[in-house]
Amino acid sequence: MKAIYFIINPQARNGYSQKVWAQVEKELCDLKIPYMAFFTKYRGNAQEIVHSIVKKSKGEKIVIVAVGGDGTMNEVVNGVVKYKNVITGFIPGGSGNDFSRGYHIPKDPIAALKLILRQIKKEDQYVDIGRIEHGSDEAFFISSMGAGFDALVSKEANSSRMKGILNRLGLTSFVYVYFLLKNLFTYELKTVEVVIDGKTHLFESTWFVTVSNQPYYGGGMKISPEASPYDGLLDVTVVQKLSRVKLLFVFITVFWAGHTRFREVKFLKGRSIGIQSQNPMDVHVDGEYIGGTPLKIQACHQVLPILKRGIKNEEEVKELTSNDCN
Ligand SMILES: Nc1ncnc2c1ncn2[C@@H]1O[C@H](COP(=O)(O)OP(=O)(O)OP(=O)(O)O)[C@@H](O)[C@H]1O
Repeated sequence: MKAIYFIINPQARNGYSQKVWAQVEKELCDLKIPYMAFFTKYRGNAQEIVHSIVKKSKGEKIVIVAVGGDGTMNEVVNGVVKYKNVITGFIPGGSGNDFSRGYHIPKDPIAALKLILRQIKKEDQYVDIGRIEHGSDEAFFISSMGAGFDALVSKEANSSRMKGILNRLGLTSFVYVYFLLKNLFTYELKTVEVVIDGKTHLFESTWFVTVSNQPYYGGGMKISPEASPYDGLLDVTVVQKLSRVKLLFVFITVFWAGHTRFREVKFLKGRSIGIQSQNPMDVHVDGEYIGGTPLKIQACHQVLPILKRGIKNEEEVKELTSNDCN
């Protein structure tokens, strides 16, 4: 059996992830499965832990499992992407858990662990990821990235003390609704240039642009219903020219993908995407704020082996060539 390492964010969902880990650890002990566990101490620490684990692995195939939310998974992905000998798993312990929704990971920690233990014995399943170049930095996302109003809301919500309090009360979504309403009437709409595979699209009065690798974001909103992490493509959603009140209405419909019926919501697909506007827009990557536009995004086809349920439709996986981002 490959060595299994767990990286746990004890702060995810305001400490709920510790309860998740306690259940997982008990199951591992009951099943007599050897493992090593590391707890993150601060933002960015999961990525550092990945590097130190891999250094000691001497090139042997290992499994690194993130226990937490989408931010923790994002950090682990950004750590493992440079190494060929790591397979990544996930046990949901966060607030939004869009990764597990999009990649069909069970919500129940024990079921998620059992899935990992079953899949370890099978052939590796590779998924696409997105690579962002902003300035001299690079960042990877596994679920989605967004520029504009949504990134501003997620930046303010994640840094507010209110998130912790509402998390404890099981009312996490309310913090996003609060910051959405707070910014709704003051947000300055932008003219945004989106270049997809060399073709320039100009969008006026734009609220936000998201680039998705799987359908879900923002804690269960089906922003990009057609997005697939197997097709070598990224799905672009642009929301523009909506009145402030209508934006609220459209926002609610995203939970059941009703927004696809509005002409103000545009859907495009591509492999290489550039986003820029005259005034920079805030940017999030898998729900974590990383800075502002301009930026370039590239789809990296089948570069990341992950432990998840089998793909429903194998034909979805198209063989593309020379699209490896490493
Ligand atoms: N020990 C720690 N103390 C404080 N923050 C941490 C710690 N470890 C990790 N973090 C940061 O906590 C943030 C939130 O983590 P994560 O996204 O996993 O949980 P969440 O916000 O509850 O879930 P979700 O993103 O699914 O809504 C991330 O930015 C992560 O880097």
